[in-house]
Amino acid sequence: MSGRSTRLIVALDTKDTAQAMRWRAESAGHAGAVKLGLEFTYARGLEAVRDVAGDSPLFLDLKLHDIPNTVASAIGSLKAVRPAMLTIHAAGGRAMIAAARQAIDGTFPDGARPLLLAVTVLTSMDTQAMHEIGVEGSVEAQVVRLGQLAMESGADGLVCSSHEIAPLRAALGEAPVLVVPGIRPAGSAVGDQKRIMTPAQARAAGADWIVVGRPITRAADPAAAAAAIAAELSD
Ligand SMILES: O=C(O)c1cc(=O)[nH]c(=O)n1[C@@H]1O[C@H](COP(=O)(O)O)[C@@H](O)[C@H]1O
Repeated sequence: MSGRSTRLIVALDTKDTAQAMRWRAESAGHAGAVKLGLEFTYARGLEAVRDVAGDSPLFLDLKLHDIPNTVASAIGSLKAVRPAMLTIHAAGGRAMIAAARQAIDGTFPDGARPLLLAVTVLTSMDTQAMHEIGVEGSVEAQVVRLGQLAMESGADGLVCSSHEIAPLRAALGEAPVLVVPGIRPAGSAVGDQKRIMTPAQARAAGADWIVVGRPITRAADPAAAAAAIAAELSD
C-alpha cells in the first residue's frame, strides 16, 4: 500500500450530450472528476464539454500530438473550457511538451492552470503492438523513458498503466501525478485494453487517479458500478 489516496475519474465516452449528463449525475458522489475526450468533443464541441462538466473538475482528454506551434495554438483556444487536466502525447517530443507547457502558462490565470498530463504508451498497446511501430525493448522501459522526458519538459503528470507505476516512481519520485486508465474491476469485460488492473490493485500500486469508462457507463446500473469502484478505492 502506497499511502497515497486514489481518486476516480469517470470517462464519459459518448456522442450524446444528454447521456453524458446522465452518467455525470449518476457518478457524481463517487468521482473526483469527469473526463471528456475525442468522441464527445468532436461530436458536440467545446461549449457542450463545458456544459456537461458543470461544476465537476474536467479532465479534457484531447491527446494533442502535433508540431509545437500547432499544439501551443490549440491550447490557446481552451481558456473558456477551464479544464483541470489536459492531455498531450509524450511521443510528440521535448519541444512539443515544452511548447504545451508555455501555452498553458500563458493562457490560464495563476491558480486556474490545468495540469499538463503526458500520455506515455497507450494502455491498449502490448509489447507486440509497440514493436510493430518500431519501438524496441519493453513497454515498461518506454514508459519510463517518455515519462522522464515529459517531466523534464514541463509536464505535471503522466498517463500510464498500473503496471508502470512502481518503475515510474523509482525513476521520478513522488512528484508526477499518475493518472491510470486500463482499469477493470474483477469480472468486467476487458475490451480493447491490454495493460489492465483492478481498482484495488491500481490503488495499491500508488495511482493518484484511475480513469474508468465502460465498466461504469456500460453497466446495467452505472451509479452502483461507480459506487462499487469508489468503495474499492477507500477500503
Ligand atoms: O488518456 C487517457 O485517458 C487514456 C490513455 C490510455 O493510455 N488509455 C486509455 O484508455 N485512456 C482513456 O481512458 C478511458 C478508458 O475507458 P474504458 O476502457 O472504457 O475504461 C478512455 O476514455 C480512453 O480514451
